[in-house]
Amino acid sequence: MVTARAEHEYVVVGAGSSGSVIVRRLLDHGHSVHVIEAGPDVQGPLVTNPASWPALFRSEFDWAVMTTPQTHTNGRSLHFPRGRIVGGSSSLNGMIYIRGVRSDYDTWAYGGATGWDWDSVFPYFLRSEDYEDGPGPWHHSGGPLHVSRVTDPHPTSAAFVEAGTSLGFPLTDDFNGEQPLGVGYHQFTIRDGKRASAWVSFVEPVRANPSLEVTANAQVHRVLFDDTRAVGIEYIVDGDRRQAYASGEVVLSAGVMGSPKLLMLSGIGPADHLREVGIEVRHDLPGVGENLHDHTLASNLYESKQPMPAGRYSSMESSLLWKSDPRLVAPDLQPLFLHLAYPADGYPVPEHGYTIAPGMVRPLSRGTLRLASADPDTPPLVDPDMFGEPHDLERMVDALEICREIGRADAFKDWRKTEVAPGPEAKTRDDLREFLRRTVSTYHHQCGTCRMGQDSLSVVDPDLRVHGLQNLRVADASIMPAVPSGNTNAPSIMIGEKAADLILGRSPDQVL
Ligand SMILES: Cc1cc2nc3c(=O)[nH]c(=O)nc-3n(C[C@H](O)[C@H](O)[C@H](O)COP(=O)(O)OP(=O)(O)OC[C@H]3O[C@@H](n4cnc5c(N)ncnc54)[C@H](O)[C@@H]3O)c2cc1C
Repeated sequence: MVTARAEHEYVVVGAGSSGSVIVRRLLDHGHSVHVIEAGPDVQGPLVTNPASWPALFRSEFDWAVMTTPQTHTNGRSLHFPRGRIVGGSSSLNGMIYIRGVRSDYDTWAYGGATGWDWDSVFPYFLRSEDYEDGPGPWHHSGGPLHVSRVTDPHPTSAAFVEAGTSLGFPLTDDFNGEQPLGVGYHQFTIRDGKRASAWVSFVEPVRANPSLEVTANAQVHRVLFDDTRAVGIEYIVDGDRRQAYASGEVVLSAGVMGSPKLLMLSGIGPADHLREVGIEVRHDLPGVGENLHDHTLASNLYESKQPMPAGRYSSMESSLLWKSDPRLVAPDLQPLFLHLAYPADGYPVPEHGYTIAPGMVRPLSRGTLRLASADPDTPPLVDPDMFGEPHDLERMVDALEICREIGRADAFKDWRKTEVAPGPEAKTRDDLREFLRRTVSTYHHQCGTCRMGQDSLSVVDPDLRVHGLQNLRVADASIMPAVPSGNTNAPSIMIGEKAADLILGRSPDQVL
């Protein structure tokens, strides 16, 4: 039994996309919050400049997770960047703002996540938003999160859009609007030319609130319990072991890797696995660490005839959201254009280059996250089982074929010198399969390791409470039952918004 003075009503672990929103909303409603973040409380040009995101990979702000060797990608271990800084992965990401489509969320609800259907979550997306063109049926203004549009595209991003339409793909003027399918320009979480991370957008403006305590550079090691009731957490800062207690609740927003790891370090997870690594079982919850999945990305890389001018945004201004089969209810492909050379393993990187990156957004493969040891400093064993389902490789081949078709279009004639990867010698679907196994990487949208639902393999209920325990919720990308059809920052922010209302006991008609 743990007894101690609670210094705050809420303890939030992780100041990332979801955690930052929860902190802000709890403060807005007059509560006291202690947020504890493993990374530093800094900004600086590398983080704030939208164009410098590639330089953040493997930097001090990246957990630089490496997967286990992947059976279906030629035994390669893949680098999964994850933010280790206030703002979490929203301080490292490509800043694309896209919510996904109605059926993504209706499917969550259909599978047991009651209250997370599109009509229920859409108001939470809106509540966050400060759209630069003002409110409309699909957008909102006045929220903390600035959402901007591409008004001055890079010439090669424009070539991508022109190439797509010349091939018959429809033009969409808003991936978050009525008709999201087709080729078009993204919206960005960028304000006044600077990255608008969740931390900068939601927490910085209320930093002076005396009810807020921020502890950075502090790694949480476990949740503390009084029987089955969470009462606080234990963390390490400057080499010191400390505790933070909550009179209300403990909220884990440590992300798709951090939250399941923390649950398991606290004795909550698959009992056999916990015993295997020498952790005393507090609560047998077999779904913790299951259901790890991700979007996949590769690089159809071109050398440019001419130097690439600098761009104004994050170098990923346009994409194509598409279905590999018109009978699908939602898009499964998202080829992405980058006006930079995105490396493909084993291929040269041209000095002047651009990339049409095949992206696949409806994976069937599912993997796991497990502990390598009971030591909190040991990285977890992350196995997404990429291409474990052959369907995913086939859809990536479909996406790559589309990318190459776009790359050959006349719209690129002033830019295209040579196709570097996979290169002209790759002709058949077999050649493309082989290329993808050798080079595929992550689209950075891992999720699902603390899946929300009501079945015995789910980890949290639709109110985000960990099954079988009290005063403990998980709120971040780990609770997604299935990854949405687009990038995952806006959905993670939406999860933060809805989590806050669930904690506050606010009814759905009070959202906006
Ligand atoms: C390189 C990259 C590019 C991306 N590009 C885009 C994009 O353009 N658009 C988009 O929509 N999405 C993008 N994403 C995905 C998106 O950013 C993430 O899905 C989203 O940020 C996840 O939010 P989260 O709250 O679940 O976790 P995070 O934002 O990762 O937050 C988790 C936080 O918890 C902290 N933490 C973890 N463990 C502990 C611990 N033990 N103690 C204390 N703190 C801990 C971490 O340091 C981190 O700050 C990208 C992601 C990456 C990595």
